[in-house]
Amino acid sequence: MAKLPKYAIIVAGGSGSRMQAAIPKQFLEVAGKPILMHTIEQFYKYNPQIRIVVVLPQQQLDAWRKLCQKHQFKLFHMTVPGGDTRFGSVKNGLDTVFGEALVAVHDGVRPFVEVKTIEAAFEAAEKDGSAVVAVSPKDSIRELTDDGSRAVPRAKYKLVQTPQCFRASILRKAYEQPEQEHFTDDASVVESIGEAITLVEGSYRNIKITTPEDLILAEAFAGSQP
Ligand SMILES: Nc1ccn([C@@H]2O[C@H](COP(=O)(O)OP(=O)(O)OP(=O)(O)O)[C@@H](O)[C@H]2O)c(=O)n1
Ligand SMILES: C[C@](O)(CO)[C@H](O)COP(=O)(O)O
Repeated sequence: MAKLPKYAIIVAGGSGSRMQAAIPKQFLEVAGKPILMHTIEQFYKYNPQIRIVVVLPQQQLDAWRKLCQKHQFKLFHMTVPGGDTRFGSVKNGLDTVFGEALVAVHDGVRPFVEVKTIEAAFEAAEKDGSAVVAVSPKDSIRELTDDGSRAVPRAKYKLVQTPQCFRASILRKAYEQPEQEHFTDDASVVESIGEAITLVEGSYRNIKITTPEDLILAEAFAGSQP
């Protein structure tokens, strides 16, 4: 059977409100380069032929073009304006995918994703139709209840990361439905149309840069080998 084309939809359409920086967090520099450039580089390292679609806030498209000039960033990618939510941004990215394909959706602010993780996700999605990267929690977990909280068995939980990889036909069908409040990632959207989710082992380095202290971790990771 012919190999399906591979896409990476890198969602970077958010404003980074929790980071409280003057510019969107995906443009902040780590090791002298915008976070988003590190992320794009990882997908190129995985496969230089992959079709990369970067979703950005409409009002930041020009700023990104200027950053690419400033940093002489030449890796080819398509840019698409984002939506009001991550769901809307993924949907816009998905509009650029034609026919059957394997599509990885990845947060632009997860620059330390390892090539072997991307590889494992695409391989599992090719076989099962879906592949979602996750790690085991290291802390104990408590569930909030009406009268306080209670311990839950940690071994029953996984912390979900990206990439989240799917056959394009599955992802398209899932994203045709209206957005719901509990959709926090692509797996929750795909699962809601009755599709099974295959989990793939992730990495503790694959952090989502969200709040200011994550930048300290990011500089440390950037200066060390996995
Ligand atoms: N409308 C949106 C919202 C989020 N994202 C992207 O989804 C990823 C994960 O979202 P999050 O970390 O929440 O980013 P922000 O929405 O930018 O941050 P915050 O919630 O703190 O405002 C990020 O790469 C972000 O740019 C997006 O593409 N479009
Ligand atoms: C997609 C995600 O990164 C998986 O862990 C996460 O759900 C994004 O959440 P956010 O609230 O949009 O940062």
